[in-house]
Amino acid sequence: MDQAWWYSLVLLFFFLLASTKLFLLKQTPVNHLPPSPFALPIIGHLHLIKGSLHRTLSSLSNKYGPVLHLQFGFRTVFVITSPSAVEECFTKNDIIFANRPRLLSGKHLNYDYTTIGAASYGHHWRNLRRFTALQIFSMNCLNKSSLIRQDEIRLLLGKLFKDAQHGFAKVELKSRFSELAFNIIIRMVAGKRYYGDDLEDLEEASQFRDIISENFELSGASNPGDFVPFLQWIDYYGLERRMLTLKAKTDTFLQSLIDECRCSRESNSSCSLQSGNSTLQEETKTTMIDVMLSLQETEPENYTDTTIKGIILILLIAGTDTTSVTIEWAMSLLLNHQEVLKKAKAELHTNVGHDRLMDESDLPRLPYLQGIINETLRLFPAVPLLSPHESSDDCTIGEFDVPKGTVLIINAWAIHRDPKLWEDPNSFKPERFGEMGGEAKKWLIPFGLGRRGCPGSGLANRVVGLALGTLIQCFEWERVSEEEVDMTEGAGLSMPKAKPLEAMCKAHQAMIYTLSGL
Ligand code: HEM
Repeated sequence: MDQAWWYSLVLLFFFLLASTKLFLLKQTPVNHLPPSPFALPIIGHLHLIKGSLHRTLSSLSNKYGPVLHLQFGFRTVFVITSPSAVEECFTKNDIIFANRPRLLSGKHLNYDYTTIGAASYGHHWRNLRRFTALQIFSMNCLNKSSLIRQDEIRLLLGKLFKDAQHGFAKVELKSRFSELAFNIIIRMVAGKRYYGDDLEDLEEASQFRDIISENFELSGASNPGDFVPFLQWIDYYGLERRMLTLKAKTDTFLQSLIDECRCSRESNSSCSLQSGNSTLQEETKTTMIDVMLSLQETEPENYTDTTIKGIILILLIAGTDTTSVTIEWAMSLLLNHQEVLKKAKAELHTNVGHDRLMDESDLPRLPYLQGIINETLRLFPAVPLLSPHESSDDCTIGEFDVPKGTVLIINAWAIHRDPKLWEDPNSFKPERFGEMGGEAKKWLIPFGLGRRGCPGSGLANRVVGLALGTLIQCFEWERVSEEEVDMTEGAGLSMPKAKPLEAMCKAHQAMIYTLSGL
């Protein structure tokens, strides 16, 4: 029998299986499932997904209801756009929904589901969260690592100043923000810089950049085998083969970072730090790998090399593009709203002045700037559907039954633009956060909710705040033409702009003295 026959037979088998499952679901009275569009055998509703997922799901929710049931192949999916349902998911059902669905990328690109982002709720995940809360994201640790961020910002400002010291110059911003975000994380983790013109030819840096960009590509690729298992068995798109190759390359590279640090520790000094600024304080020289290797000495079972590699990887994947696209969206919004840019400049002028660069400790005195960040995250959340959760048991949401193993998708993008929650929801109005006080932020959920919410939100706020604040303080900004900046969303793991941002930039007269000293 030739191959085509085999495929037809397997297809027929699954067709019968899926039809029986759908038939039985309809017959079982205990299942009171949310409304659902007509489903096709085997693929369920996958054929409805065209173009942007958050927009498609938002249209389906508008048609069928704020708690929507979809079938993505064999996976039962609930899509939530109702605030009361979201509240229920992350209060009474928070532990039940604290698992992640097991996708192929979690197996091959997340150390067999053991990274903090892919692990199921349980002892190992709690331990990782405890470690990151205490050793990376605590106020004390963030204050210590602030010098790294300040140094990277100075490098960015210095480069822009070179182009724009004598008058308006056209600058491409996407790649600069991306370099900033990656260098910050990899310096905090390993004390290295891998991005920037000066590092283009460095073999180690270019190897790292290739590995990371492929990790982004494959983690974001939709894999039909995650929903229709027999496609996984035949690896129809060759995705699994690529993941396995990448897994080996990534592991070798991350292991070399650990070994290098271990070697330096053994020769009694901490891991070397490449710095753009030689005056960087001694205290920032302890990298996260250093900290994890010390913990390995006392708790070897909790801090194996694999665990350490998983932490490095997830920080790089979860904490870089999310931050840089947010800065890019915010700058795009400011270029289209010069009146907001003017107000932000005035706030910086009053609270920081022109004699020094703004730093992270100024952020609490800049509420309007915070309003701009909040409003950017509301309109363009970098992770519009949060990360999918999965139920570990049967439960209910409102009147609906949720079977164990249901994938939960929260459409934060739709909630952020719901006219019942936000006045004039599609407009960019940073002042709404001042006027509405704390109440305004209740349904601002770009970092997710509950125990699986983003642990890096504090760090992200600092990086975005520092970058935006200093860019506004130091430069005049204009669009490259009369036309508004194109705000179309592109495709990617974190919601990017379809067109990379370019702008006209000129050093602010009052900041020239400070900028020339960078
Ligand atoms: C603007 C920037 C960022 C946004 C919008 C963002 C958003 C999110 C969202 C929506 C989730 C999933 C929450 C859920 O499942 O309900 C998440 C998880 C996560 N984020 Fe962020 N994030 C940002 C920056 C960062 C940074 C800077 C780091 C660290 C360096 C980070 C580390 C993580 C990790 C480790 C997780 C997985 C948590 C878990 O599964 O337990 N994120 N983030």
